[in-house]
Amino acid sequence: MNILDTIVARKKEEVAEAKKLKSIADLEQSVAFGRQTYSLRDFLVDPTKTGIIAEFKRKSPSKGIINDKVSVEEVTTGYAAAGASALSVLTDKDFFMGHEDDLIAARKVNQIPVLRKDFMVDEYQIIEAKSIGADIILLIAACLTQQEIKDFAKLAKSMGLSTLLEVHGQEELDYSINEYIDVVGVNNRNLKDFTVSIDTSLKLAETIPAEFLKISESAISNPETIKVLKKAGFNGFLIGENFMKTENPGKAMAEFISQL
Ligand SMILES: O=P(O)(O)OC[C@@H](O)[C@@H](O)c1c[nH]c2ccccc12
Repeated sequence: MNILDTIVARKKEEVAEAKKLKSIADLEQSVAFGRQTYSLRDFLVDPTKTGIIAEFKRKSPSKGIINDKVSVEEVTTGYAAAGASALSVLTDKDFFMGHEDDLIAARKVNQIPVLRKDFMVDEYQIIEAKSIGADIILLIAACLTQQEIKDFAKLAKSMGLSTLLEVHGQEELDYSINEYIDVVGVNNRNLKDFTVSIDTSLKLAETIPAEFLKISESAISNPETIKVLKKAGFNGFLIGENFMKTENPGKAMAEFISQL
């Protein structure tokens, strides 16, 4: 079993446990009185912002502990001040040391879109995402069927959430794209073996239909890479470790931006 299969298997157990503690009906109740959401597309094309989706990530299966000393409030407000178009907050506990409470905390102190970064395998998690204050959900093609991607994206759109579809190659892109997707993200990291290459983004750039905004995800550590990706047509850049590995991720992002 590769790591992605392991994570997904655990995720399904987690969702089953969560449903016992709080029913879908109870969750829907809290969503019914929900707030307005921020649109990822709007913030990605806002010329006063950087296109960077800056991530709060303490730990990952590929790198181990990255930073468990900083607070989510301090880091995310630092990112927003540095010009982030959106924030990404890991809510997976077992593999990324995240928590729903991290997203709730980030939501409270920021006025830009927040992505619930997790492995969505059940509609329950999408309703939960809305209820904890997320604006964007991630749909990872590698762990979903074509039908699930469409159903989950449609549900998300019906609740005012933005949808980010993550693909790693042409085949995934071809079967997973649908009219409920707002933004396509190309992950430069292969979630099955952790190898990384920016070429993954560059190769797919032209084949992503023009009506979708596109972002490049993972392994971006050099401002020069952003210039290359922008030339290839990318509107956004998801960056985690390069900022999180420093003592002050917000400051690291500001310095990075100054070199663009
Ligand atoms: O820390 P990096 O290499 O900058 O990568 C950020 C982000 O792209 C990565 O965390 C990520 C991309 N897709 C995911 C899916 C699940 C968990 C994490 C991810």
